[in-house]
Amino acid sequence: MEEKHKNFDKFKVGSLPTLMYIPEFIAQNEQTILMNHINGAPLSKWKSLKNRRLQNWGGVVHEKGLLPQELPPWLTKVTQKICEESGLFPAPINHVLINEYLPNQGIMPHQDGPAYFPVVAILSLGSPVVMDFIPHTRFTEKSFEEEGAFETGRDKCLNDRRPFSVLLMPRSLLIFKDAAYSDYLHGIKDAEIQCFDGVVNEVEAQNQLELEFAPSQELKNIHRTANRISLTCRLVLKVHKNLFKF
Ligand SMILES: O=C(O)CCC(=O)C(=O)O
Ligand SMILES: [Fe+2]
Repeated sequence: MEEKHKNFDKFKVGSLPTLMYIPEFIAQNEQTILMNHINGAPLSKWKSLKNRRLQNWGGVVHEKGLLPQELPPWLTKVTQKICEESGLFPAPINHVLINEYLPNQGIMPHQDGPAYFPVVAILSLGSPVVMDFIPHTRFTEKSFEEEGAFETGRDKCLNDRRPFSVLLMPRSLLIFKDAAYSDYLHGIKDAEIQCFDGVVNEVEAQNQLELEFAPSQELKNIHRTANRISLTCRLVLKVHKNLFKF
């Protein structure tokens, strides 16, 4: 476990110690297989929201825990790889949310629910996008001034919380945990053209970007010409074996 964890240390990006970006985590053919399974699911498996649609795998997440449903083998193949290679999950991943976004769709800044173990692994397929991390208002200077909470030490630590963005290329894995999970909201803009200038993983994403997407170099923009599909893989520690325990 210890050694595996160290393997992912080299993928840390940005100034937070708890954000990792792994380029090309899966191969092209694995992406195709996953896409085929996702697109081959019955229409009733999709839940349509105003700005995206999603498939829920692994069961229903309640405030008090998970009412589990076994993950299909095509998903455990990837969740097991994430668990093994990251060494960051204390038990097998048991919940996967699949989001599909059209080129002009995104997701509002939000924090993931309290039922999950605070490590998120997001596998991206299809079109690249930029994900923004925005510090919680309790970490912005304004709210501190209002609260009169400027103290040395504590103040310094909390003011390190600055907004940042990550470019999520297809087949990449993003992992965030601890402070990146609890002190920030994450979201994706509803825009077909997104600027990746200054993203924390510009270097790590560059190779693939140039090879596959030839972005406009001066503006550092990506054009989302295809849909994006993401697999948000998480662990709910509290699992209800029995429906009647609720
Ligand atoms: O699509 C993504 O990359 C993010 C999804 C997300 O944040 C979520 O499902 O909670
Ligand atoms: Fe989320």
